[in-house]
Amino acid sequence: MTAADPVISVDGLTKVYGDTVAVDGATFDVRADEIFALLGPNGAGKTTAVEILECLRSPTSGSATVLGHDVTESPRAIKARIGVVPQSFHTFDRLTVRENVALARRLYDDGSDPGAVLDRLDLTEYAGTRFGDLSGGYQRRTGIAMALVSDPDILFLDEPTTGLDPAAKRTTWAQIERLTDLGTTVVLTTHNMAEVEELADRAALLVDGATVAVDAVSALVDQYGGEIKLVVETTGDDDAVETALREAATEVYRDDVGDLVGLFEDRSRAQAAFGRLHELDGDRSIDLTGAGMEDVFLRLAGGTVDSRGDLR
Ligand SMILES: Nc1ncnc2c1ncn2[C@@H]1O[C@H](COP(=O)(O)OP(=O)(O)OP(=O)(O)O)[C@@H](O)[C@H]1O
Repeated sequence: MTAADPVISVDGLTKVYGDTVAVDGATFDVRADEIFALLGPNGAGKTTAVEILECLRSPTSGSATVLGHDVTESPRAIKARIGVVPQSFHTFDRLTVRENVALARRLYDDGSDPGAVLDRLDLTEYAGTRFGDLSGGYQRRTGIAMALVSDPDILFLDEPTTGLDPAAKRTTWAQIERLTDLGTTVVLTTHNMAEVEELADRAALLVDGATVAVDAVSALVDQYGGEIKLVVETTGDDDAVETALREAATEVYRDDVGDLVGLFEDRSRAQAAFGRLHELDGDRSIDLTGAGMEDVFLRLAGGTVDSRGDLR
């Protein structure tokens, strides 16, 4: 393996359970040190695909390599170098955070000092607290600490912030982001499109077991997100603004409060128009509302997902 090789390579991966094709020819690569999101509505095959990469299930056909090792041929080599935090993570309630992390450390020949890992995740203050007495956010963080103490090259996180309050979500995102700076590749499964936009470098969208799109998040939004809107506050003297907007936008209209709205097919044209309008009249409020991953999901999966991952 060279540094440029993907750390995970999935090609035509298929998993069949009886009559159910859970994964159907999924194909994607994960690059070193990136945050990669595996997306899809409930039942799309995310968990099955990830469990194959974690060597917990065997594929029916196709191939998957992790850190250069084939999942069916070298599961032990793979398991020694990955960390896994399941969504339903739980550990010993009556042991403290430090004791749980130390216990995880003893399962591996190599790894980090548990105290250093607690420090890295801002858990030192809670080192002496029993796991069962922690909030959901700190329990999840303990799970990440237990997975990191073996110094994995790849960390798999299954819905890392589901059920957390907004503040705990933000803290968890910041900590996940820091992991890649220290050379850990992160693979996360999530239903939360804000999480993907905030965290992920690239993403694959699975629908009915197949990958319908794999790319950088910004590229997915540009390609499938649809139109970008510029909303310009009405001040009564709007002629010059309207003319400038009409020159650049594909469509211009007034919304229900009378503000001028320009629709753009691509971000760079919208940004250029945004700059011109500001020069024209610096006092108006001008909002650029971009398309997002919700729009990508809507376009490619045929609906949006609710917080539980059901397609609506
Ligand atoms: N052990 C199993 N036996 C039979 N069918 C299974 C098994 N595990 C998963 N499936 C089926 O395979 C399909 C894909 O399931 P999977 O859990 O991988 O999807 P998912 O995208 O992770 O969904 P979720 O977001 O709900 O976790 C579903 O139809 C599911 O019912």
